[in-house]
Amino acid sequence: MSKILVVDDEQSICWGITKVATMLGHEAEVAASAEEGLRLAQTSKPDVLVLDVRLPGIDGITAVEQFRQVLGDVPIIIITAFGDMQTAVRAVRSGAFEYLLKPFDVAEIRAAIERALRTSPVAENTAETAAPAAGDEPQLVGQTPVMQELFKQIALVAATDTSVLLQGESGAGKELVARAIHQHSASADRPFVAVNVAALSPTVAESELFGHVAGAYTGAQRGRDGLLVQANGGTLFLDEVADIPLPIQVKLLRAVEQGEVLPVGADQPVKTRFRIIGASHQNLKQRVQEGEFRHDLYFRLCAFEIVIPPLRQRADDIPLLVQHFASHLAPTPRAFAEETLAELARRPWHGNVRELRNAIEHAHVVARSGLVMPEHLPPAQPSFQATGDGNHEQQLTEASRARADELLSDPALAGDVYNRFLSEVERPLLNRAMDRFSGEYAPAARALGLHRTTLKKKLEEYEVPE
Ligand SMILES: Nc1ncnc2c1ncn2[C@@H]1O[C@H](COP(=O)(O)OP(=O)(O)OP(=O)(O)O)[C@@H](O)[C@H]1O
Repeated sequence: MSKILVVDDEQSICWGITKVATMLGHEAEVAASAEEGLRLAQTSKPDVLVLDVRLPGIDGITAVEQFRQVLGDVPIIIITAFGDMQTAVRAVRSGAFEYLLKPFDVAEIRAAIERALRTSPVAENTAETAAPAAGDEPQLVGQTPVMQELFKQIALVAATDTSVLLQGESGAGKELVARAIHQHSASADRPFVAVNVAALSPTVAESELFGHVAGAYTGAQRGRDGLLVQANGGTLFLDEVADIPLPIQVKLLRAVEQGEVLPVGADQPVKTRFRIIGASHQNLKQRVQEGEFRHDLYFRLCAFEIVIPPLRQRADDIPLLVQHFASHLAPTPRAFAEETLAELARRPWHGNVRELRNAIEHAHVVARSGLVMPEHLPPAQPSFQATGDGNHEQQLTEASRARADELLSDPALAGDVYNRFLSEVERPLLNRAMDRFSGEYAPAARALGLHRTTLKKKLEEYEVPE
């Protein structure tokens, strides 16, 4: 029988974990604060400590070190309902054995306790390194469970030098995640070199990445370090990694595996070591199957894969993101009306967080002063991922189908879907026409093929400012 000490001010959590411990044949003690837990730990010497982060006195993570002094290497399971980036990083750096996000189910805490009791604690990785100041961090905003899980994965991988593959739709935050991994890693003070592979012209890609010596080609009067050498000791972020031409993939793999590159025209390799983070909105595994991406480079990259969820899967974060982006729009951030927030929550956000940020900036400009209303928002971005062939009509059909599905599956809109759908399409059309004709009804109505008074009436219905 082992002893488990649970430190949490939430009685229901203490009760639940005590139940699990008893079920496993162990004994549990509970404390409602770190101070009380430390007193208990002195006498009862538990085999596992389950520690909440937000506690009335000293917070859980700060208390880890004091618990270590009393309990040595006893496994510590940190639990929290507030899994922001800082907390996840501090938890991993504190050397906690496990980091669980509330709400967790019985099976999760049970598995964590069983693992903790089986494992002899490791002393490595427990050194607390100063976390970078909050102001230096990339601002990855989010509170939804999927974002908390993302913070946890960032914190875990940041503590290692493993290669990372970031998969996610365009604008979902892949580069921001890559920066967060770098900033929370041991090489935070070393370079972070970001390369958008798709933007590199194939003719210069090789010399950009690997460098060249003087005289390597016409016009190369001086030698130049490539991006891989510039990233030495730090992180190389390869955005749109799926677009790397096959011959360059071979050279890249060799560079990563051997820690050296051969600049164009050189006969001596140059040493360079860095963590590589690749990102793609395409399914890289599929590209491997299609023979467009080397499987050996893929396996090297996907040592740790993080999938960044699209914004529509974390719509509850939208108000927080709105506040975040609006607060950066000096000098006076404007308030968003309830109906604007409701409209933002409804949109599909095919362009993800980038589209949301742009929409907030646009609305700020258009609203000029006072509350930001729905009509100040730009039209929602259609899904370009459905066809990707530049055929606007087909894209619009796809986007309309997707939106129709969303509206039809919302029980709150039953009986109003037809009007709602048409108004969503009509409003941007009328707005656009008014914009094009500098707010003049007559030419806008002529172009639309509507009577002037009909246009005016419809605009009034939509409350489009004149
Ligand atoms: N969780 C977030 N909190 C705050 N800002 C975010 C978040 N996610 C993304 N952003 C912002 O959204 C914009 C797009 O993010 P980012 O460039 O990281 O996306 P991406 O997935 O790399 O896009 P692409 O695939 O098109 O390169 C940036 O301005 C970024 O700062």
